[in-house]
Amino acid sequence: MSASLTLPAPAKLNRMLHIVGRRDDGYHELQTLFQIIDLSDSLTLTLREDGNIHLSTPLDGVACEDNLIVRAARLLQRHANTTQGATLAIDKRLPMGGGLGGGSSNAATVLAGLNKLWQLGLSSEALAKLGLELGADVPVFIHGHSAWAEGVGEKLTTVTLDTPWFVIIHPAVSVSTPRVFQDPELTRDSRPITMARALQGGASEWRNDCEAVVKKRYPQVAEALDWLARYAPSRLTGTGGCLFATFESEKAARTVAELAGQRWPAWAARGLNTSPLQDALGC
Ligand SMILES: C[C@@](CO)(OP(=O)(O)O)[C@H](O)COP(=O)(O)OP(=O)(O)OC[C@H]1O[C@@H](n2ccc(N)nc2=O)[C@H](O)[C@@H]1O
Ligand SMILES: Nc1ncnc2c1ncn2[C@@H]1O[C@H](COP(=O)(O)OP(=O)(O)O)[C@@H](O)[C@H]1O
Repeated sequence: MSASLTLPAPAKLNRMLHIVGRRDDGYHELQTLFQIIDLSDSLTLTLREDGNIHLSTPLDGVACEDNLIVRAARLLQRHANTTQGATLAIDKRLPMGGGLGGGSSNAATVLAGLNKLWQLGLSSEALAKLGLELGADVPVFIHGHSAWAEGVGEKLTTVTLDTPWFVIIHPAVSVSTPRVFQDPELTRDSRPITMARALQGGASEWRNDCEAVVKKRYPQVAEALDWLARYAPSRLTGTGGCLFATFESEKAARTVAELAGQRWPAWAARGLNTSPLQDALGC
């Protein structure tokens, strides 16, 4: 076993997202199609014998103790009751708080990577359950495949989706997930549909129930969405503020990403059905 692992932490898109209810604890019940894309942070995990968890690359604006990378490592260390430690380093490329799930993906990569480095032998199910304590999106990154998700996003069924090219824009605004979920005008009563129905309908029928309130409260998101929709069908991912448009060809996606890049941070990325994390771990 090598004493160091370098692993990807990919982003996700919510190809559609319906809010079908609210639980007693205030969390919202969702129906969503998650797709992982080939845009990733990169994490290097190095074994330490002294038991410390050390983050060698702090992120601007996130205290080390709050960083999901550190929290995931400490949670696993406690759960497995191990005295092993790790130095954690991240090459951060994904925008933070944009609905691409970067923080949750970082946490999932740390859980899966340290499970291997520390030779703990925990199952994916155990890691996903642990990860849910850190964020609603962690389980899908452990699962590592396109998925239909229900509950708060933790009840996952593997699906195979089309794998188009996407243009992703991050409007220059930070959208607060709690604020979106607290909004009195948020649609919370979409009629539940079956997974088969969601897949049959296809992209032309997909929508995101958060989009209307996010557009209303954050005019910068509305402006970027109107701009992007001139080129291809476009939608909000998660609670935003990132937006994505769907293209059949890489060339068209790269052309529009370059144009968008003159105004906002923007990327061209391909939709995947299996996560590069699973490929890297050899699962
Ligand atoms: C709705 C999604 C869809 O992917 O949005 P994005 O975060 O990706 O934009 C996610 O499930 C979000 O997951 P995550 O960002 O990890 O949310 P958490 O930290 O667990 O929750 C932040 C806050 O949002 C609210 N929240 C979150 C998820 C949910 N299903 N219902 C909620 O009401 C709660 O108030 C919670 O305190
Ligand atoms: N390693 C991390 N990467 C990104 N964000 C992190 C991390 N650790 C903590 N956070 C916090 O979590 C918030 C949500 O991050 P992220 O998962 O990237 O966005 P979203 O949930 O909108 O997809 C950030 O705004 C940041 O304050």
